[in-house]
Amino acid sequence: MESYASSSSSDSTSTGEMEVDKLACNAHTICDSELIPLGTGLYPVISIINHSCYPNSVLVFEGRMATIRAIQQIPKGSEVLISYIETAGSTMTRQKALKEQYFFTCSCPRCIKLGQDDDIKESAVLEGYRCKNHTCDGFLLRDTEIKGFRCHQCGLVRGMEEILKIAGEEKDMSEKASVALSSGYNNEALDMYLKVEKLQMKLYHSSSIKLMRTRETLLRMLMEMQDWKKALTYCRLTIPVYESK
Ligand SMILES: C[S@@+](CC[C@H](N)C(=O)[O-])C[C@H]1O[C@@H](n2cnc3c(N)ncnc32)[C@H](O)[C@@H]1O
Repeated sequence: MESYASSSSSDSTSTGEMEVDKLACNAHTICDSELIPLGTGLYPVISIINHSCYPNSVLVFEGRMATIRAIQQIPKGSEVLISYIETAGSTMTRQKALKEQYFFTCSCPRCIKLGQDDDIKESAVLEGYRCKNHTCDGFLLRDTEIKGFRCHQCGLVRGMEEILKIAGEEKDMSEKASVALSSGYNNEALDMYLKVEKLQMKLYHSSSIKLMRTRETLLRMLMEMQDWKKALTYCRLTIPVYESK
């Protein structure tokens, strides 16, 4: 907590706000085995572990019991590091989340690549648009001269108007699907999420986070409906996105 106190306290911050902030930056989200958040917990031993966007360990929960598991060989004397946030995000998104909740600027090996070619590619794939040519796996980069986007791979231009039209349809359908799901209209929600997936496949790269989230929702719904065959298809579609991180 030393690091928190020196990096975020200011004269204008009230004691109450500081206590809430201290709690937020030392607390961890408790998730179930499907990574659904259940609540927030404060674990004094786990609170001493620092963050990296390239973690060598993960925090897992069995009920309320928190365990740290190594995900690679950790050489003797090396620091155990976990990720405080969702690692499937662009460097800008991760840094924003860390700044807002944990009050620091991450300088892990992944974050120091900000603005480099690899990082631009990763961000464009995770959060950007796909090439209009469906046989091309390229990602789009903003081209201010043409007021649109250009594929880094084949050079094909994709206009802003077309992107905004599909993005609007996708937003509307996502909202309706979410309402249907939370109201218990599971069959209607499934149809709507399948439409969301179709729109997202037109809009985003195959490894995009939004598409992956939709597929995770579809996977959960299909498992609940015990449609194991289709669930397996979605399982196979989401795993490669995690493997590429
Ligand atoms: C849960 S505490 C971790 C332990 C803390 N370093 C300590 O000494 O008590 C979270 C706080 O540690 C600091 N921290 C964690 N990981 C960091 C990192 N990679 N770079 C800079 N500060 C970090 C931040 O101030 C963050 O709010």
